Amino acid sequence: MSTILSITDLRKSYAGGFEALKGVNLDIEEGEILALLGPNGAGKTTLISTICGISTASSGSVTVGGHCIERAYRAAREMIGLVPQEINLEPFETVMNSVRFSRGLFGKPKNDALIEEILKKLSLWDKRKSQIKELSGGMKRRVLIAKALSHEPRVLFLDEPTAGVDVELRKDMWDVVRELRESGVTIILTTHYIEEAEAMADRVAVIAAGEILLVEEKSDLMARMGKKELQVILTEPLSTVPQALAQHELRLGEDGRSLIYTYDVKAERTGITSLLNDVAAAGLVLADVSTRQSSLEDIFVGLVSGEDA
Ligand SMILES: Nc1ncnc2c1ncn2[C@@H]1O[C@H](COP(=O)(O)OP(=O)(O)OP(=O)(O)O)[C@@H](O)[C@H]1O
Repeated sequence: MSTILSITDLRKSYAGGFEALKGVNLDIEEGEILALLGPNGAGKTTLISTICGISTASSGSVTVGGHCIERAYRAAREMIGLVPQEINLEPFETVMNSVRFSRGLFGKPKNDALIEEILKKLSLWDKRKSQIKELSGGMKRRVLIAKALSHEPRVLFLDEPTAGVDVELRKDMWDVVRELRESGVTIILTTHYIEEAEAMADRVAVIAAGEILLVEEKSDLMARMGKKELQVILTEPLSTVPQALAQHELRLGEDGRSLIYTYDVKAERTGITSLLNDVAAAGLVLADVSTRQSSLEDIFVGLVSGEDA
């Protein structure tokens, strides 16, 4: 794979001196889906706006397809499609005309065959003559994507593509995004929904307080940091973990009614059998047991708060 977008030591301070980006380095590979995760105010929108040239960097550089966003703005910007968070469509315009208009803004020649292809891909072809105000929220979001694709960008930014969208529509949107990637578009999406990153991303980048904390293949991240927890629920509460179980490194649940054992699923011996034997030998009576896989969300919360998942 080759790098399509390269961000080097990017810094952005707003008027008043607030440093929203503190030296971001990130390379995006052609054809990947990268999810940019971060808490509110982490700098996600600032990063996207700076990459797209909407906001000017204080220092550092961004190149798209080898074009520098400052020195070769037009060439770099032409390679980018941006789907904003806010729905900013002209209510009385038709779907077809909205998308045609976006293409025109980039000075590209009229190409209705291409627009037809885009609208069909986004299941909007039947609605091409409808006015925007007649569309549902989910359709409007797809129109935003169609507009962003109209000038044939190689990289598509989706800023919170499914914010406020119901579960079913969110899943439709995930399918749309995956299909776009299949057609060769590189995708960078920001999201608050961890399951969205889990469902779609090839790589995950975590940003907090203007710094990238980690960029990693999603599967490696889950394998490296994902753990499993066994919860042993007791009939009687305990005030401390009994000495007889000290070797198992257990935590006591909040109400004292459960013992929590964390283990590596991939380990040859998980230690579960000997733990359960020792629990019985210690005279504790089990009410129930359950297991839980740590998710990308646990990993994310752990990273952002500076703890292990
Ligand atoms: N125009 C501005 N002037 C001053 N500070 C700003 C401006 N825009 C953003 N900020 C600050 O920069 C920081 C990063 O904001 P940004 O909008 O990039 O975060 P975000 O990760 O996109 O957050 P959210 O998830 O809430 O959309 C925040 O502390 C914000 O208050």
